[in-house]
Amino acid sequence: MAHPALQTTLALVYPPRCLTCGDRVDSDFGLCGTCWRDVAFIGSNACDGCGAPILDGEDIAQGEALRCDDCLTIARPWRKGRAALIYKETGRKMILALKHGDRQEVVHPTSLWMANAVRDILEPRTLIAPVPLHWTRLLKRRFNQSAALANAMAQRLDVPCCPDLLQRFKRTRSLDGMTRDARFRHLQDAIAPHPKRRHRMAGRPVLLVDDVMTTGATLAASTQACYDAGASDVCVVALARVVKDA
Ligand SMILES: O=C(O)c1cc(=O)[nH]c(=O)n1[C@@H]1O[C@H](COP(=O)(O)O)[C@@H](O)[C@H]1O
Repeated sequence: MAHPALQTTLALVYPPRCLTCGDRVDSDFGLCGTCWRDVAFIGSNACDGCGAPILDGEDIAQGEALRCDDCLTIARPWRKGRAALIYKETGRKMILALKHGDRQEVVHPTSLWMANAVRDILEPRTLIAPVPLHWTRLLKRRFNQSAALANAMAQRLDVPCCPDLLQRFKRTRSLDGMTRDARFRHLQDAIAPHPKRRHRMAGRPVLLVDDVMTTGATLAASTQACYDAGASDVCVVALARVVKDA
């Protein structure tokens, strides 16, 4: 850690700034009051399958667990899913800054929010892994944002992480603007276990990490790859869940 005098000088020259709007804040990796108020955290009244908040009139219970309309319509291959935020306002800006602006400091607070979201579904011996990017996308972006989130979350939870557990070997174009069916078609056979890593998940629970969940097609293809390699159980977490009319 830097000497206190050096820290003070650095803070004077480079005062901490809000991660989203750049206003002055009290400490590093923080948000200003206005941006903080606009973070759409998901509370406990959430779907057990994808983490979406349960809206009024939608709370259809299946046994003990709540499932949103989407999860009642689309069969989810994973056991449980969580999301920390709704994909809007400050959360959306943070994800776009991380993904397209190389603002890796966003990982610091968001990995804590994700770690808190999954504490109730973590099984003993869980291995954390990100959804993979195709190598061409990785070259262009220089890092996998979901791997950065997975690594930081794993550290916070003191759980092992395998950043290259899965491979995306089909070059898929951006999912932006695609319909639900097109996304599922597009992701079919696109993701597989890394041949040198599949032993790590045999007989073991896996927690898959993505930055955003829209339809769940990417997480479903990744889940299937884990089961193909013998994972005993798969749960998923996204930093943000896209919610209709949010
Ligand atoms: O990388 C993408 O394809 C992508 C583009 C985009 O504009 N928005 C977006 O969410 N994605 C990715 O699409 C995935 C979520 O979409 P679904 O598979 O439909 O849930 C995540 O892996 C996102 O990183």
